[in-house]
Amino acid sequence: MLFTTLTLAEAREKLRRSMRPWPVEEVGLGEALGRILAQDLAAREDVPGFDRSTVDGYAVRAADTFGASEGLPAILRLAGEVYMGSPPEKELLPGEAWRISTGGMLPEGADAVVMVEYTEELDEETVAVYRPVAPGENVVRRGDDVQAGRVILPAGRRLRPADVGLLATCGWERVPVFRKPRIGVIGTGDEIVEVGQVPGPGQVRDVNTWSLTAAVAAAGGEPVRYGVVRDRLPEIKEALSRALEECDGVCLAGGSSVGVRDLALEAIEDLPGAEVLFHGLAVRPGKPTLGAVVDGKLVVGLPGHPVSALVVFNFLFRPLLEPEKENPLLLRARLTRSLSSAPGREDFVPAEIGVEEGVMVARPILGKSGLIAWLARAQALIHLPLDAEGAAAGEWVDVFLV
Ligand SMILES: Nc1nc2c(c(=O)[nH]1)N[C@H]1C(S)=C(S)[C@@H](COP(=O)(O)OP(=O)(O)OC[C@H]3O[C@@H](n4cnc5c(N)ncnc54)[C@H](O)[C@@H]3O)O[C@H]1N2
Ligand code: MOO
Repeated sequence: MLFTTLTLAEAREKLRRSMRPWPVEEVGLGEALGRILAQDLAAREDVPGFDRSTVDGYAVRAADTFGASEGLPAILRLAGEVYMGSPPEKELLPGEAWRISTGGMLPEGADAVVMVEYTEELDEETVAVYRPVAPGENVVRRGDDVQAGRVILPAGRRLRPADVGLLATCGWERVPVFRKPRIGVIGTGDEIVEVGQVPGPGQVRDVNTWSLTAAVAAAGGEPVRYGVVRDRLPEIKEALSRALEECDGVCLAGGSSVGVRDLALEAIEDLPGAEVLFHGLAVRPGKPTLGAVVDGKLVVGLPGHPVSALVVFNFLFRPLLEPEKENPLLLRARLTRSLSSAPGREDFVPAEIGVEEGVMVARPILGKSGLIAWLARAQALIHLPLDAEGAAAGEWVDVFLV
């Protein structure tokens, strides 16, 4: 019998607490894109390290330009020039204007920059300013971008191009990231044949080891496909032992339920150092899922039905590979038809997403969890939470893009 029924969140938490952390490595900035940060990174200095102009023009004291207009310009003394990459030689005094370029360092005493378009050099020593500027106008202050000591990127962040730029500006040439976890994928089933074969009566082609290795890769892991083993305890155990030796974690698909051929639980329990954490989730699809650790390595027994296997992978395993994905981008959409669900269980229902009368809608697609084309048609999964007793047509529901 299924002996523990946990919610998805409880199961994920249990796995997270029992697993050994993924190995960490340092990579150069050029290899950081798409990798997952292994620790919080705090800025070591202010960026920019000085007040900078955001325009080409003249550094001034804002107060000297108050009331300036086309008809009555402020007349300032052209007293200096800021050279890019160097600090100004001296302080800007009242009544002075200094030439400055975009990105140049403001001289001490200046608090704003007038755009060159609103000025005129009347002679070599005099500038007319035709518009006033407010203090701080056209300036970024020291520390406006990044403040020393602040966490600029949190552990678990999958690094995006802007993050790489942020790391660069803060001087992180090398960053600590999780090594891409190697995840072994094993299928089980006497009825399963290789993709290249023509299935005979009673046989089907292997879906799960392909869809799951793809899912591991999409989550930033390094999948290792072990193919499909027969429903024999020694074979399943041998495949598991080998995968555990060679990988950081394992997904076994099939045999997780309670039939005579469902040997996943027994095979996992028999491994030395194994601790089964749960068998049975309050989720549909995915009820028979099994979770264990073997010497701190994750072993998840996913249901054999291809839709169930992928859905559970997505919400149970993937967030452990990609912590950010624990809170994936959620959309709200209106249901186009009512859905039923049992309270005490979470449901994920494949859906197409569309727009009707300017409103985002989710059109549930009905099917069975053995039918992979069902999931392939969907753009999203509607989430019906634990306490919901279904949802009525027209109701707003949470959807996850897939
Ligand atoms: N009496 C009960 N029967 C079932 C229950 C239950 O609670 N009581 N739960 C059902 C649910 S829900 C699911 S999900 C499945 C889970 O089954 P298993 O994890 O034990 O997986 P199998 O029995 O090995 O396979 C199920 C199904 O999926 C096909 N399959 C398996 N592997 C592959 C693969 N690599 N590629 C393509 N298709 C695969 C397999 O042929 C079966 O059709 O149990 C229900 N039964
Ligand atoms: O709940 Mo099972 O995982 O649908 O088919």
